[in-house]
Amino acid sequence: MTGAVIEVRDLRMSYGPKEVLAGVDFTARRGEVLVLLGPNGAGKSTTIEILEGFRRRSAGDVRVLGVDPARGDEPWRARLGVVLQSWRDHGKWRVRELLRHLGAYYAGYSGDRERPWPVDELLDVVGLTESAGTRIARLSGGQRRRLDVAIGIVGRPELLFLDEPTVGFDPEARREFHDLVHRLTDVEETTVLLTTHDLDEAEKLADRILILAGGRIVAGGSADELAREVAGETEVRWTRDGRRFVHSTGDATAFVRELFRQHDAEIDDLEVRPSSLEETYMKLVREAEGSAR
Ligand SMILES: Nc1ncnc2c1ncn2[C@@H]1O[C@H](COP(=O)(O)OP(=O)(O)OP(=O)(O)O)[C@@H](O)[C@H]1O
Repeated sequence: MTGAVIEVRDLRMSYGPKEVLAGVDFTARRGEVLVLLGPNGAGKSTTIEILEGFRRRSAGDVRVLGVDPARGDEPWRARLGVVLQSWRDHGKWRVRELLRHLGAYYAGYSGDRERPWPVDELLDVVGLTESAGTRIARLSGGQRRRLDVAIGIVGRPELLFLDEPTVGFDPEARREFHDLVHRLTDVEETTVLLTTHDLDEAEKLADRILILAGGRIVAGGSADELAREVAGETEVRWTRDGRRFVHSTGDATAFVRELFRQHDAEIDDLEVRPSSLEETYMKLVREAEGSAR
């Protein structure tokens, strides 16, 4: 294996007779943001739980920070951060107290980065400075989710797992969260694996998007690469005589050449864009689900 942060080869998982993962392969490099997309029940949480060491796989080779998660020890676990889908505990604790308490767990595991994250700095990073003294039960949904993220990163993880992190965020909180992820990867060189159902979020955050469907990763790459891989139609938009036109074509170059041959100087506001991530995603998932049947 190559020293990547995550390496997954032929990962398989069955619950009883039901096979959920049927040979999943992917890797993640240091500082990369990978977004795992897939329909409900595709096995995203199962995959993440196996990588976190919370669930035993049926078969396949998995290394996370060079270690088989099924045998991960405490020093290994201290290098990971986990943000679960939702978390409803410790209502009576105050925000700063809880982070200080949980952070103490990491104190013996500094390694090449100092652990834990100093609490006041962490509160600032996640935008909770003003709520530091608030009881957790009193936080709004968005603040609560920021606290979940703070709990996930208090140990300054090398690898962070985020399962649907922005559910319930308003647009501003979402943008701040995206800035935070960029800061973690740029400044801390944290590798991030996250799941979401929000394609716009996937497009904004991901260095690479992995699409899990029919038990396998059916495509991986940036949003543009995925669109090219699917060889979808390209959308060409333009205006002529003040009127707006849209045309979908498999060969945009030939179409635009012909457009200019016919109308040349009358063409204005020309835009050529590959199919959207949503169109690409829907097509890949439909194909995978069709062939899995
Ligand atoms: N402990 C379990 N026992 C039996 N079946 C399970 C168990 N956990 C998950 N499954 C099944 O495995 C499949 C994959 O579930 P998983 O939660 O991994 O999917 P997901 O892609 O994360 O879905 P979602 O987008 O809805 O969160 C589902 O059909 C689910 O019902």
